[in-house]
Amino acid sequence: MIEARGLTKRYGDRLAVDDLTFTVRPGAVTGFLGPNGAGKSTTMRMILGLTRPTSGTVTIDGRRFADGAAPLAQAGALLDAKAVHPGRTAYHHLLALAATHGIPKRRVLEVIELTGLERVAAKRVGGFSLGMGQRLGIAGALLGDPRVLILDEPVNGLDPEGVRWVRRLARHYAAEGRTVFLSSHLMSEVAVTADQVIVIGRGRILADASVAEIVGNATATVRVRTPRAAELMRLLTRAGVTIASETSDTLEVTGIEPETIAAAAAGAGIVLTELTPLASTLEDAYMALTENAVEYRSHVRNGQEVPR
Ligand SMILES: Nc1ncnc2c1ncn2[C@@H]1O[C@H](COP(=O)(O)OP(=O)(O)OP(=O)(O)O)[C@@H](O)[C@H]1O
Repeated sequence: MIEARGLTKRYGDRLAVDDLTFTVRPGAVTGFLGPNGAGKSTTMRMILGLTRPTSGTVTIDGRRFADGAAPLAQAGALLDAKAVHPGRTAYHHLLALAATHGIPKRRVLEVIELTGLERVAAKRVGGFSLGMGQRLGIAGALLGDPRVLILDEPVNGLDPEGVRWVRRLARHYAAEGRTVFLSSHLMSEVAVTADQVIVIGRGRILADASVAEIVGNATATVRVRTPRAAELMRLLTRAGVTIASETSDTLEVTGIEPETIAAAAAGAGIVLTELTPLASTLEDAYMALTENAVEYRSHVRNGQEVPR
């Protein structure tokens, strides 16, 4: 479990991370989303004790990461896949990492196999493709068989097979009851990999909820077709409701449930020829949430709207 309380990082006059309070629970994959510069990497670095918070605290399984006796068993992390000595082979890189943590050589061979690096383990890391570098970074994260896995953009540079592999790995570790926290720019990927999602924008939490809740909160658009569209539009117009009209007989209504639209139409004797809730994707929800990361209007936290 990762617990951040009032976590804040200021660089000069720039507030990179602004009073984040969240919990990443074990037994689930939690996606960490946000536009470029939102503060994801800074947050992950603070979780791992690599960046000192200006204020606030963050713990992994109840302890600050730096205080742990066996850090690689407490948490494994992929932060910057390129932070590896280019002249070393993958095997020697992992062996050196293992040696500094009292991890046996047998485990190095295990993670090489787990991450599909057998063929390139004896090659120098400097010649690695981005994807191979990512696999090596993940191998390093897995070395201590950690309870908590923190992966910053793990699918970056991976081919479709690699993307699927990361997804299976994340799901597998969560199913074992471990905590998996991964950041991504790929909403579609997070939608199929994560159970929970934390969205940040300009250092602040915009949403902290399950994937279903986040998507559900954005699925308020319903397509309505009726020969009396203008009349229905007048009936439905009220505060909090947005109605767009593409053609003279079609409305796209946001902010009212389909049942309410049907009841209003029936009450006025208006025949509907179509009433379709439009499926929303996490991508839509994310775009809506981050549209204005500064003057966002509401947060979603565990399905509830909460004030700023
Ligand atoms: N060492 C630093 N010194 C000064 N500013 C920094 C430093 N590290 C990060 N920042 C700034 O803090 C903000 C958050 O950056 P961060 O890298 O955490 O965002 P991110 O969400 O990970 O972005 P990306 O998706 O682009 O990697 C940015 O404005 C960035 O320029």
